[in-house]
Amino acid sequence: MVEKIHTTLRDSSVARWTALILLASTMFVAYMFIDVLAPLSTMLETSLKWTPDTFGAVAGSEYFLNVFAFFLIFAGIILDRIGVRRAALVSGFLMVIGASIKLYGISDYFNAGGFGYDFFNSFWTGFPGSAKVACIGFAIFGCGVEMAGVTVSKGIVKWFAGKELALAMGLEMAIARLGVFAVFRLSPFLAEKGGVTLSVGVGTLLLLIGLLTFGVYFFFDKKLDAQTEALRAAGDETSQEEEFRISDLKTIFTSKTFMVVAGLCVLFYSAIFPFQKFATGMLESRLGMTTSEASSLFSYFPIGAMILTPLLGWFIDNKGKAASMLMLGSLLMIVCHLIFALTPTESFTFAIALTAIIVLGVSFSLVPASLWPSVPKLVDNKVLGSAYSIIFWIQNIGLMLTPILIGWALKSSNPGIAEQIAAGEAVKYNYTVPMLIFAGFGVAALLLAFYLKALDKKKGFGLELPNIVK
Ligand SMILES: NCCCC[C@H](N)C(=O)NCC(=O)O
Repeated sequence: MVEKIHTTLRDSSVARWTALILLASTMFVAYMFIDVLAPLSTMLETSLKWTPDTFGAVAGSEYFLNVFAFFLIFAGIILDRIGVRRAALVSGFLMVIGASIKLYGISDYFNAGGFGYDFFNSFWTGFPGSAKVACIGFAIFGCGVEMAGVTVSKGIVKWFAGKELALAMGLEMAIARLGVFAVFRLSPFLAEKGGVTLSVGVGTLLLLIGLLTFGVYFFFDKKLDAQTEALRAAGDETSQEEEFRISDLKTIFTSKTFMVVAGLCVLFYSAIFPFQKFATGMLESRLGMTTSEASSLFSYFPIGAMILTPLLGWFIDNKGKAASMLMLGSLLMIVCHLIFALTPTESFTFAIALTAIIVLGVSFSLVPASLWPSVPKLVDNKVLGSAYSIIFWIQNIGLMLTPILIGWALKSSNPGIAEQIAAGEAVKYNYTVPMLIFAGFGVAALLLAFYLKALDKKKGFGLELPNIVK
C-alpha cells in the first residue's frame, strides 16, 4: 500500500531551520567577500596606488553589470523560471569566478608584470591596471551575490511563508552581518601577515565552501518540491501555483507602494553599504588610529545589527509595526551620520564614535528587518523573485553610484592630500563632506518612510500587521 503524504519538509521545524542555515552560510561568506577590501583602503593607497576615487570606483563596480546589463532583472526572471535550487548554484558559481578574477588583479603575480598587466595598464592610465581587473572580477561577483540575495529571499519565503518569516529573514541577515564582523577583524590581520592578496585569497576559498553549501541545499529543495507536487496530485494542496509570465512584471512596476518601498530601500542602503567601505578610513582619520584599530572599532557596527535583526523579525512576525520601524530606522541613521560629520575633533572621542556606531547598527536592523518581509505583502508570490530583483536593481543603482560619489567628494574636498600621501607624508583626509552626503540620504529615506506609512493606511496592505497567521 502506498502511504499518503499529508505533510512536507516545510512542516518540520528541524528541516525548515536546516534549510535556512544552509542558505545563510553561503550569504555569510558572500558578505565577507563583499567587504574584504573595505578595511584596507589605506594599505591599498600605499601598495597599489589606489587613491580614494579609485577605491570608490572598485567598490561601486560590484553593481556595474547588475545595473547596466540589467543582470539583476534577468536574475529574478531566471529565478522565477528555474526555481530556487538551480538559481542558487548559478549564483554560487558566479561569485567564485568573479572573486578569482579580483584576486588575480590584486595579486603580486599580476602586478609584477603577469599576464594582461601591460594591456590593462596601456589605456586610461590614471586608473591602475590592478583596479581595472579587480573591477571586472567584482562586477561578476556582484551578479552572483545579488542573484544569491534574491534567491535566498525567495527560498526563505518558500520555507517560511505563513510561519516565522520575518524571524527567518532576520536570522539570515544576522548571519550575513556576522560575516561583515568577521571580515573587519580578519582582513586587516591577514593583510598584515601576507598582504591584501592573502585576505582576498582566503575570501575566495570561503566562497568555494559557500558554493558547496548551496549544493547541499539543492537536495533539500528538491525533496520539498517533490512532496509539494505529491500533495497537489493527491488534492491536499488546493492552490496550484500559477506560471510566471514576463507581462506580470508590469504589475510590479505600476504599484506605487512597491516603488516607494524600492525608493526607501535605495536611499537607506546607499547610506549603509557604501559607508562601510569608507568607515575604517574615516575612523582612522578622525581618531588618529591605525587601520587595524579602526577596523576593530567598526566591527561593532554589524554586531548590533546581528543581535537585533532576528529579535525585531520576531516582533514583526507577532506584533507587526513594520512601517513605523522603517521611520525610526531612517531617523537614527540621520543622527549617527551627523555625529560623524559635525562633532568637533576635540569632542569626537572613542566613546562617542562607538556609541554612534552601535546606534547605526540598531538602525541597520530596524530597516532590513521590516523592509524585506513586507515585500510579499505587496506582490503576488509568482512574481516574488522578480519583485526582489527589481528592488535590488534599483538599490544597486544607488550602491554603485554612491561610493563613486563619496570617493570623488572625499578627494575634491581635500585638495592635494592624495599627492601628499603618494609622496609619503603622514596626512589624513577630512570626511565632513562625505558624511553629510550620507546624512542627506537618511533625510530623504525618512520622508519616504512617512509617505509609505500614509499609503499603507490608505490602501490597507497590512504593513503594520503581524506576519504570523493564527
Ligand atoms: N553589497 C551589499 C550586498 C547586499 C545587497 C543586497 N541587495 C541586500 O540588500 N541585502 C539585504 C541586506 O540587508 O543585506
